[in-house]
Amino acid sequence: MIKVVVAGFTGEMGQNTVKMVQNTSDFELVGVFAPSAKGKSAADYDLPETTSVYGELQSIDCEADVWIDFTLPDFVYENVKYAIKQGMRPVVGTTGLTAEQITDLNQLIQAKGLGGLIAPNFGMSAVLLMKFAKEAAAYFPDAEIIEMHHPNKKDAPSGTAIKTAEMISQVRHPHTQGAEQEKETLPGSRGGDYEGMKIHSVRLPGYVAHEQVLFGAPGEALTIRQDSFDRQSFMTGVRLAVKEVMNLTELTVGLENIL
Ligand SMILES: NC(=O)C1=CN([C@@H]2O[C@H](COP(=O)(O)OP(=O)(O)OC[C@H]3O[C@@H](n4cnc5c(N)ncnc54)[C@H](OP(=O)(O)O)[C@@H]3O)[C@@H](O)[C@H]2O)C=CC1
Ligand SMILES: O=C(O)C1=N[C@H](C(=O)O)C[C@H](O)C1
Repeated sequence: MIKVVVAGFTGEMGQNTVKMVQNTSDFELVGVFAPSAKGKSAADYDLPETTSVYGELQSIDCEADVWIDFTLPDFVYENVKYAIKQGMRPVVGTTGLTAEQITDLNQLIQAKGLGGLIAPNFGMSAVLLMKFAKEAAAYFPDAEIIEMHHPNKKDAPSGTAIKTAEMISQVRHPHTQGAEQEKETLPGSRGGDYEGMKIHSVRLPGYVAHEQVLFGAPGEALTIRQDSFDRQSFMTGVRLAVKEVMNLTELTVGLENIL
């Protein structure tokens, strides 16, 4: 049995994750955490009595193997640091960790003899999109990224869009796209800039999580697109990560590294 704590269990991803853990025969949900759960009990959330409900990070005292984090960019670092200190292996889907924070967490993980996994996207279609985009960028160095999400998303651009830009940047020379004297008459209209590559964020009702990478070259174009129509699309990856993190000996970034 792998004992699991779900942080952010009241959120969209947290709710799906709780169900996935409960429906996986070799996982046990030993704890859940969200600030709005302060003072509440397992019965308030239709959870079994054996699941401890926490509303404060510092009060989490259950013994667990894995900490799954789907919280918010501002809190993920402190959460994961606390979990590692308690001896848990983090599986992190929350966006927003900086490179310095990842380095810190990796040092902590190795000092404790643990492993961990951070994945900007647990969906197979997104993992493949990033892989194909990196391959295409060797031949089509001019690209723009458009990510489209539900209107409740708190961060922009998405973690997946940043990771896609990073992967494309590994195979192309940094260069600015568009005219040299380009002037925005409406600020922001050219999107965010990642080493000269533009990233555009769309937030619309009806959307869940989607990304398109547009490549252009003289006389031709290539578009790569992925769609997560339902958050269920992330759960196969999260389940796999919980199993595989038990064998990792460092903080690995990217689901592709355990597939
Ligand atoms: N890697 C991947 O594949 C995916 C990653 N994500 C990422 O996961 C994260 C969560 O997304 P989503 O579920 O849609 O977000 P929601 O806004 O639906 O949920 C956020 C959760 O975080 C909790 N929370 C709020 N404040 C704190 C705090 N101080 N400490 C700990 N937890 C807190 C909320 O609890 P409360 O009830 O108390 O407010 C809630 O449970 C985002 O960063 C998103 O980008 C999303 C989808 C897929
Ligand atoms: O907030 C979301 O919904 C998602 N967040 C992740 C991201 O920022 O890339 C993954 C996916 O896009 C869904």
